[in-house]
Amino acid sequence: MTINALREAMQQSGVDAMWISGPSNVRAISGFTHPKDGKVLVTAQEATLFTDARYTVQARDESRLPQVVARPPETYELAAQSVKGQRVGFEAEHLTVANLEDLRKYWPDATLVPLRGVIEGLRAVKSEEEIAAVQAAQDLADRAFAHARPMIKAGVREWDVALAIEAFLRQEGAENAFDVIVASGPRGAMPHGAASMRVMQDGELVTVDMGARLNGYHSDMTRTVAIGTPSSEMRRVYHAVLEAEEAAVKAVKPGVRAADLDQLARDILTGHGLGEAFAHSLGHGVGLDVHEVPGLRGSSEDVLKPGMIITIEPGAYLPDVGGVRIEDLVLVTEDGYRVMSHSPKENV
Ligand SMILES: CSCC[C@H](N)C(=O)N1CCC[C@H]1C(=O)O
Repeated sequence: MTINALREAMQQSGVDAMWISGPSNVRAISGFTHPKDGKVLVTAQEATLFTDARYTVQARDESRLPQVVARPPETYELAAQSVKGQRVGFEAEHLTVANLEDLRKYWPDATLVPLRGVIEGLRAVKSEEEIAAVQAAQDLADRAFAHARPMIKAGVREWDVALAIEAFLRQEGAENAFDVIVASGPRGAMPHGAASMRVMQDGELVTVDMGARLNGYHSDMTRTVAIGTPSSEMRRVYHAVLEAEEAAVKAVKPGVRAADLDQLARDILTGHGLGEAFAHSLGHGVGLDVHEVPGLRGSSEDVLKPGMIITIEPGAYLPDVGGVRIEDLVLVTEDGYRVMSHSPKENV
């Protein structure tokens, strides 16, 4: 994302300047890798990173923007001159009420305008470098999954599988993109069933949803695997989810509406009597955050564009019985798609 693209978006949003406080947005625009302690002010003439003295060297070494080193309220006082008489957009989703009160107090001559999703929209299409960064995170996640897969057997705790994945990622200089989900047997009915101390049993399906965070970029992938032979009902559910997943992946191309892709997968599951069991959206963008634009859900207005990285992750959840989710990470290309996740899908 370039500053020029942001200035164009600012113009379209009717502001002269923008105060950026969302950590991933600060990182995207500045390159600074401790963005929780950074803010960026972009005006028509300047773009400046504000951080404090703990990061003087780090900001100098990492940021492509000029820096001002200060702590609030001095930060606001130093920026006040640049925003005088300006319409200044702020990120409504990322600014606390207390911070907004501070801006009002220290920038009495600015008009503050709440904005939503301006930078997130620009971040949805990734550069070649960003695509390579997400691919590196996914390649590492594939290796971590292969390392942990043999541990998924009767008598082992979900927790130990998650631990093996996390240790593998950390050995390689990465970390979990989110708490590893290992949901076995009836816990499979919980889409966000983070690993528990439950001991996995023969005949169960186990859903593992995991990602790596490497150099700030995330990956996201889910596999559901079997221990022994699951019930014929759960195998039926598995193959229905697999059918929906593969069909949705094949339909990925520029110009497709995210909502239509969600509907396509939902229709297939509904045909198998599992429409109600698909309790979440089909997927989401992935990059500096695990969940980004575009949103692949019924209410989404997003349209797929080349350079977007999305997940396709239909699932079916049967309370007290179990669940299945299968997820691939997919790049939207000029003429279709490229699957970025390569862990095998098992024939349960
Ligand atoms: C806590 S991050 C979860 C990552 C996962 N792959 C994911 O995005 N989802 C699992 C259930 C649906 C979807 C979600 O919307 O959270």
